[in-house]
Amino acid sequence: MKLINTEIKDLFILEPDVFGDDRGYFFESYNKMKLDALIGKMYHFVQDNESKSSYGVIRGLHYQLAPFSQTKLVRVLQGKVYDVAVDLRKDSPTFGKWFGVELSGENKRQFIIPKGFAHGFSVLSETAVFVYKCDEYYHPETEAGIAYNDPSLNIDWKVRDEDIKVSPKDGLLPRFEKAEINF
Ligand SMILES: Cc1cn([C@H]2C[C@H](O)[C@@H](COP(=O)(O)OP(=O)(O)O[C@H]3O[C@H](C)C(=O)[C@H](O)[C@H]3O)O2)c(=O)[nH]c1=O
Repeated sequence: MKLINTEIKDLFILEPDVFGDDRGYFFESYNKMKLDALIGKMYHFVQDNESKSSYGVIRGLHYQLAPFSQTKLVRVLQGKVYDVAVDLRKDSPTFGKWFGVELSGENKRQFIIPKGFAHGFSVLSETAVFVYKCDEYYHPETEAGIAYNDPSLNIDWKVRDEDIKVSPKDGLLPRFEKAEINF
């Protein structure tokens, strides 16, 4: 597995070793020992999630507040998404900066998003099945978020505006300047 640094400290892309043959392919989608050694941290993932969305859907920008903030290890089983993390760490030199990466069933790339980031993705294919590990359980009482279209973030979701679909809940998320930030 290869670790790819991004322009934001502690935000990494992972490229697994894929073994292809005339039957198809095999790869280790998660190996605790290898991941912990590669990043130099001990992760304790406790919950796996899966969602399926159609083209133009944006889920996010979401995060859980302390004491249940989550690290997420995300990937796409089928289809293609543009996955975005926003740095909400108040002491970070990249506070308020976002980074996006294309994740797909084809590239099999994974994205590890530490606590202190808001997370979301847009669907670029007809449908996309998105799966991810979290190192804290779901605690809806600590759920928080930021409007996907906040002009101060100016995120390019790679989807035509007229095609964007969000949940009613996400349509009501606050702007970045009003977001509750406590990790
Ligand atoms: C997140 C979550 C949700 N739910 C229930 C609550 C709702 O009844 C239903 C759909 O939840 P929601 O609309 O919040 O799902 P997403 O919009 O995909 O939320 C996720 O979207 C972005 C991409 C994230 O990074 C977060 O992991 C998460 O917030 O699943 C659960 O039962 N457990 C959970 O862990």
